[in-house]
Amino acid sequence: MTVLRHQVPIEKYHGTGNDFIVVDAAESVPDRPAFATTYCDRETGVGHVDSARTDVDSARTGADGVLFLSLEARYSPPRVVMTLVQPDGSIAAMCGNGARVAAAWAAERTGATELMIDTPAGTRRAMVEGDDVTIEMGVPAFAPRAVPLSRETELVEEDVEGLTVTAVNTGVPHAVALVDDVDSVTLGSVAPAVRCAGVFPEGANVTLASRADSGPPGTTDDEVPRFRQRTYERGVEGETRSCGTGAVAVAAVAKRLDRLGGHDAVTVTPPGGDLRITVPDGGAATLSGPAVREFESELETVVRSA
Ligand SMILES: N[C@H](CCC[C@H](N)C(=O)O)C(=O)O
Repeated sequence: MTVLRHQVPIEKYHGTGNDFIVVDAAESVPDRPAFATTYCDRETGVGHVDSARTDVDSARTGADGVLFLSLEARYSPPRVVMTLVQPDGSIAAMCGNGARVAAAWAAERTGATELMIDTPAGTRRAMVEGDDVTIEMGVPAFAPRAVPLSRETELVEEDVEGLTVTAVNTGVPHAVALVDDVDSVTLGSVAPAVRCAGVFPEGANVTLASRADSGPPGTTDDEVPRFRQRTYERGVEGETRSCGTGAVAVAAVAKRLDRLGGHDAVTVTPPGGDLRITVPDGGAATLSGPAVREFESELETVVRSA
């Protein structure tokens, strides 16, 4: 058995605190799950190398996942094939913040401001304006087969393991609970049972939301409804500072439950910062927010040959 060790160039990005190790898919990483589990670890994973950056989201060890990206610049607009490997080694069908990071990564390499992101959940158009990236997120789906659910009826405002949730797929499954105050819930305690509940055969991310503005929105544009968000993520098996598909899920469920006062635009604020969502009637949702490149580095990977 020959063991070859080699260094893999990586970049670290985050989207409102949802942080990712980015690897060009052309690099040889034979064991992607092991690579993700090793370097996403919050205690012993990839360290921050840019001590000059002191904002909380650029100085964190580890990551919420590894984005393996393949740029296909010959197309117009350029395309990026995105694969998210999460800290538990699972591959996620979609990642809203990850797709925004993928678009920023490709824009950096091509100068393009419009990109197509190919994900297992489908192709998503992205528009890049400086640090701000908007991604189309498809039409939120409540149908049992789409979430998916292990039953034939939709799950709307029902108790699941002690939490009243609504189930929606925004690229990945989310169980959304509208609560009075997201900080009043001990998410780490209540979420695991919901995440693994039998009604979710593929599991679910668990997202809390509470109104952040005073009372019902007014009729003027400057009173876009605002919600605070917290998400316990499947595949991370813990709370992240931001979740893009979760923010879209909050907007979709709030609209379904008629909590938007007729608005189609919503500001959703996870701990990592503001995300801007639109949920037009019957149309594709959009997710907008910053995508920040933190640093570049190299990480060792091991290639074993017989
Ligand atoms: N943990 C999610 C995938 C990542 C979603 C999140 N990071 C986002 O920005 O959408 C899942 O396994 O369904």
